[in-house]
Amino acid sequence: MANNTLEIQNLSKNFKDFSLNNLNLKIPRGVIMGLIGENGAGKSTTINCILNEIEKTDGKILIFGKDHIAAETEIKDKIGIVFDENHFPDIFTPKEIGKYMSGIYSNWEWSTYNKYLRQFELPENKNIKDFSKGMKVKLAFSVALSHRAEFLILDEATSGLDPIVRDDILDILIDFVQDENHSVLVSSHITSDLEKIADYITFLHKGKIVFSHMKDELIDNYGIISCGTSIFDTLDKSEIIAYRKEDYQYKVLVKDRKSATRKYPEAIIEPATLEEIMLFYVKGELQ
Ligand SMILES: Nc1ncnc2c1ncn2[C@@H]1O[C@H](COP(=O)(O)OP(=O)(O)OP(=O)(O)O)[C@@H](O)[C@H]1O
Repeated sequence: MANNTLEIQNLSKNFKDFSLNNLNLKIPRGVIMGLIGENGAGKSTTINCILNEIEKTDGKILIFGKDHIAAETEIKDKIGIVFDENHFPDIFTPKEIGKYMSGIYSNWEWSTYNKYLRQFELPENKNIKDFSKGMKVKLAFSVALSHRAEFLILDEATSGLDPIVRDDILDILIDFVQDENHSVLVSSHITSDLEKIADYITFLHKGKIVFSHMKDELIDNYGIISCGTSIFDTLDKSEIIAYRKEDYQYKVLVKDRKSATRKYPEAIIEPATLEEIMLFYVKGELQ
């Protein structure tokens, strides 16, 4: 059995005005990987390449240790997918979707599916065309979780859900990876959700990976220095990742908060959230 659920080597995808550039990424078994990045950074393109929904230009993608195209049918049987827009045919009911999926997935479990329909309060005999956006997403989660998938791929899947259902989904994901053979790749703009559940964070920016780190390392080590010009001028520039100049002060993102605290005792240094880290990389002045 392969150690990594997903392994991406030198992935490139060229569109006319955008390129995914030489991506390398590994998702070990038992891990939740959060994928963050601004609109248009390439998150969906990466996921669509993984799922072979679009043809990659170059590189290699292995899922469960197998080539994602050569073993596509076998691989997809073990993947649960939820996108922000889920296109179940409108004329069907959840019950009919279940019948359809039971013919698609070799390990379809009616009992699990019905359990999720009840948990998410989805009426099994109502037409999907009369579902709200959130109900459609909940239906997609019910399907994704009901065929003994080993790998969940969620592309901006929770953004249309209310905070209570989102919290339920986060619990379900944490529970899912209690089985050490299971993994999750989840792209989201709700970075606070990823702070709660992700083991690793990969940050995509303009089609390139800026970093792929353990989340705890990011949260424990990164810091933001708030200081005036006099302290800013004394900072070791090689330690600065990016900075932003505000009205009366500088905000400076550094990788090693503890070292900065020792070196600049007179500066205010606080931990950085994922959202702040992203903002600094995208909008700050880079060193
Ligand atoms: N089929 C396509 N043809 C041409 N360009 C495309 C195609 N699909 C995506 N792109 C471009 O690729 C870039 C990355 O888009 P992508 O959807 O991967 O970003 P994203 O990180 O998922 O963004 P968002 O957070 O807004 O969903 C964008 O510039 C987009 O216009």
